[in-house]
Amino acid sequence: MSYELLETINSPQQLRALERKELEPLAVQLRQFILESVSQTGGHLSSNLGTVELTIALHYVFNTPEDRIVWDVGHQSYPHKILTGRREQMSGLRQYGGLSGFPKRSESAFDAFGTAHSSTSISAALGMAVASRNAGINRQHIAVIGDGAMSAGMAFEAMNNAGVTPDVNLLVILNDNDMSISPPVGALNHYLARLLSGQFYAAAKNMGRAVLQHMPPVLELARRFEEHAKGMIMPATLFEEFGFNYVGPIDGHDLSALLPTLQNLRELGGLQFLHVVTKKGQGYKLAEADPVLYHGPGKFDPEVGIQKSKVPAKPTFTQIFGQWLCDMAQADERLVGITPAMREGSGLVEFEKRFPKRYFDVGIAEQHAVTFAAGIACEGQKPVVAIYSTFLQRGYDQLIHDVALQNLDVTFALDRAGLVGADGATHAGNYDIAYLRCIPNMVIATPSDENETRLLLTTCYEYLGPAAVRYPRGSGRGSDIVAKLESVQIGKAVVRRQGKRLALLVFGTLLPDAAQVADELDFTLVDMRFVKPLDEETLLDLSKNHEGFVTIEEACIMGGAGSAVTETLNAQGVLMPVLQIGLADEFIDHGDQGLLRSKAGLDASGIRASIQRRFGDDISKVNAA
Ligand SMILES: Cc1ncc(C[n+]2csc(CCOP(=O)(O)OP(=O)(O)O)c2C)c(N)n1
Ligand SMILES: CC(=O)[C@@H](O)[C@H](O)COP(=O)(O)O
Ligand SMILES: [Mg+2]
Repeated sequence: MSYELLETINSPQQLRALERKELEPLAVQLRQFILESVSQTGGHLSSNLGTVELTIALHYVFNTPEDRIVWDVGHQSYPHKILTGRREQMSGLRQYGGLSGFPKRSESAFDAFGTAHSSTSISAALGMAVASRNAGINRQHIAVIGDGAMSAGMAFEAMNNAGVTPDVNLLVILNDNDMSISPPVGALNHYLARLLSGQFYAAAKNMGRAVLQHMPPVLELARRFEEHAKGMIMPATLFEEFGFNYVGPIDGHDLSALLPTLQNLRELGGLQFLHVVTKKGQGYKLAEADPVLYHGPGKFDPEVGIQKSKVPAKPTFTQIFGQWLCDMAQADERLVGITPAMREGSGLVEFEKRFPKRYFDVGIAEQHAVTFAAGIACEGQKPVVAIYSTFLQRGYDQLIHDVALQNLDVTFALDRAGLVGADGATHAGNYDIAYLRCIPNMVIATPSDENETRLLLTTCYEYLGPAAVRYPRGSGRGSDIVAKLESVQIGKAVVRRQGKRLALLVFGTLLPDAAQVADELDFTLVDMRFVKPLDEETLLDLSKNHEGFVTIEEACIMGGAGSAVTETLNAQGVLMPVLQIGLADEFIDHGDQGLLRSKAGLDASGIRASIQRRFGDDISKVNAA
């Protein structure tokens, strides 16, 4: 396809100079460009195909970047990136040194707020609106939020606050495509469905008439306009109860509906809520038919779509977990599996099929997921919370206050621990060891391969208190899986190789790289298995016949597993040089996962180089270090 029109748009000013009739052809080109581009880089396809017209309309009507747009999650912001001068950089999307897959303030003045974790947009846009009001600046602040993201507590906290905040210009646009990553869950979703089906309208008609009688004249004008434009109005919705003027639902792929409605809302100012209905994957039949598969695909050929690889792939850690969960659920009927909206990503598809009554997708609600698990544990059942390391950050107080303080029996399966690759800094699971270690009662396991993951999941599941097992995104190097559900002694490390001078203490899946170095340089190699409790006995034994320790983990150095080792040695009065290898005190942007690891010095050559830098080529400086 020719992108003749699209190629003339390098900024929203140019877009705003287009004639109205040119916008539909622009939308066709933009959609095709996204499909081609994402098929070559991988990325969040379905959501972006769904926001093409909405993005064009927003930049056409509003004076961006002076008016602020906050994209919730931001995985739907590719049309925005393309229309705001980044079209030519799309070929480097999510790759090292290239464009981020999410809005990023350092990337463009049009990216008003950095997002990627869900449901922050209304809070951020409200904060901006208050700041503008206080500074006497008249501009518009727009939060574009999906129906999935809308279901999270934080969105409602923001609405609750907005409803009593006077004199702010805040427009919330609910992009309702009736999908989260998986099919949507929860009562809000049912409510939105009722709004769309008209049932709500029918039920609320009489009550709505009463509300409309009290409408200020300017809103009444807007209502008439809407009624005229779309032939419908929904009175007294939930959103109006929060103090917003609710408009919609309107077709989010119809520019003739979007443009006048947005113009009207811009004029009105104040607290406005626009409900638009879109289709995830719009315009690409395969994505429309299977928006889950096309939510965040890798590269694919748009002509044939995503194809199953003919070569059997090594199982991912996620799959190892998913299989373990089913096996354990089969063995123990007290097991309950919980996911906050990440069924596919966390490996729970099979579990849901086999154990539907024990499966809970609670929506994008990490805090709730943790406390919900705590409640289940109080009654003697055994919850397993399958959650990405980065998203457990959301449930931190709940983890301390509701689970650990009461020493409740909850197992956390922490997926995406360490560097995740293309999603970048927002999704990296680099902090879990540091944020978990300081919590009393926690057990923290760091399996080194697939079978260890299974072993340590069983071990932590059997432990009658809070426990976390962390494992990375993707596959390991392949280890034989023992089908029987076996456990190991909690807090006991395994010496994998006896060597001399230095002992490499490995926490997690960097073990094969460390093993290579240990073999080459004749060092001792230890699979520590647990960060907490730490195997003090083995550490003290090793300190007697080694000259130094090297701790290795794919997690932040500060407060990490290496810190646990140095604290223990200090407490025991053992003077021992310790080199801590892990992630430095900086955010690491997107890029290929292997490349990021090697840049961070976490592959064999990086580990060797760090050891040589610290201890010298012949390791003769060990005692002097
Ligand atoms: C706090 C948090 N939890 C989970 C996710 C993972 N996640 C990203 S997009 C998404 C679904 C969002 O659904 P919706 O807002 O409706 O947008 P859509 O994908 O339908 O465009 C989820 C669960 C996240 N980004 N942040
Ligand atoms: C935007 C978002 O948060 C998710 O779509 C995330 O990108 C999924 O990551 P995985 O691909 O690692 O499941
Ligand atoms: Mg959605």
